[in-house]
Amino acid sequence: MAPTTPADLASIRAALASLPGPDRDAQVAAADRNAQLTKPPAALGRLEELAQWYAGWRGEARPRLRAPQIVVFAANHGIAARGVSAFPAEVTTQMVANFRAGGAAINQLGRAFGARVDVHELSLDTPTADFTAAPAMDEAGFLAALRTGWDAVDPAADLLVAGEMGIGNTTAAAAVAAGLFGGAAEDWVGRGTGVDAEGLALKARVVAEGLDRHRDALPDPLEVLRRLGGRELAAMTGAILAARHLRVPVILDGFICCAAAATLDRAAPGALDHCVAGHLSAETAHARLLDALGKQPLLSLGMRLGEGSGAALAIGVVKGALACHSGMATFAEAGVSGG
Ligand SMILES: Cc1cc2ncn([C@H]3O[C@H](COP(=O)(O)O)[C@@H](O)[C@H]3O)c2cc1C
Ligand SMILES: O=C(O)c1cccnc1
Repeated sequence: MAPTTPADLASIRAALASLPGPDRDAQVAAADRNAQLTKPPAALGRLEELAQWYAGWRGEARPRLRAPQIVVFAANHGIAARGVSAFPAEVTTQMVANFRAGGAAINQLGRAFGARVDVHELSLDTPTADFTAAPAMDEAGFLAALRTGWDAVDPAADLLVAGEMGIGNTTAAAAVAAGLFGGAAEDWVGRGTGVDAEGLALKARVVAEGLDRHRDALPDPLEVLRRLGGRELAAMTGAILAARHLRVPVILDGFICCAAAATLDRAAPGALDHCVAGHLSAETAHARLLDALGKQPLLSLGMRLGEGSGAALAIGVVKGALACHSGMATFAEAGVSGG
């Protein structure tokens, strides 16, 4: 049965305190099967651990991927008015229309890998507050965004990608990452859509101001997300937490998705055990963030788009891993001599 949508922030915290683990029997059975497949031991490299990880979360020794889901959340940011992006804020709404018309990169990748793409817009006409002046969201708005994300996950999905669109959100993600993991603002900002050196310095100043303003709240990861994040980040966080309760494995996307996910890891260590890192973004701080999360990216293609695009490509890798794991013959079945 699908877990009920958290009614309040206390229920979100309760959901974090009661995380289900993987099915150990399925994991053992999958490892046993992996050892019998017609290949030299470990010859499929990371595909082998990927298949066993997936088997554990799905509770099936020989799983197939049938219903991958991509959810894209869109929102606007108060800090966009500070000039932290190379693009104007109206691009967020324009790109939502593009997603709906099927014209964005994520639409093509979803189609290429057989995943449905769902788009959720979060109060686009009302940007969050500028976090250098106030918390980005009040508690009600934060909860609403978390719940939108939670409800967006189809309980019948068997793999989830959470993506985003929100001009200015690499700055919000940098502020969240800095708030969660510490370090200087400069360590966490990057070029985003392509700001110049001056833009990069401005981003660092904005993040530093935000950290200063909300310093007292930084010990609480959910408060970091509420005060410094954005609605699409909170929605991704809610979706990734719901996926855990539904035992739907998740492929994490780039810097913004990982900053949202990191909130869960900081609030409850191990909260991202049902997630793999789909790719390494060219947004420079993504490597630092993946390191902090202890995740190795599956792909590294110089992408810095967001929308869930890097993770969507990695659906192909998971599909390949499961096709081999569940479809290959064993040595005994194929009559192949073992080493
Ligand atoms: C046309 C276009 C399509 C996009 N798709 C994703 N993003 C990405 O860029 C934004 C973050 O970068 P920044 O913090 O510099 O604004 C997000 O909306 C992100 O998803 C896009 C950006 C643009 C311009
Ligand atoms: O890594 C990302 O997710 C990213 C990087 C730049 C712009 N938008 C997204």
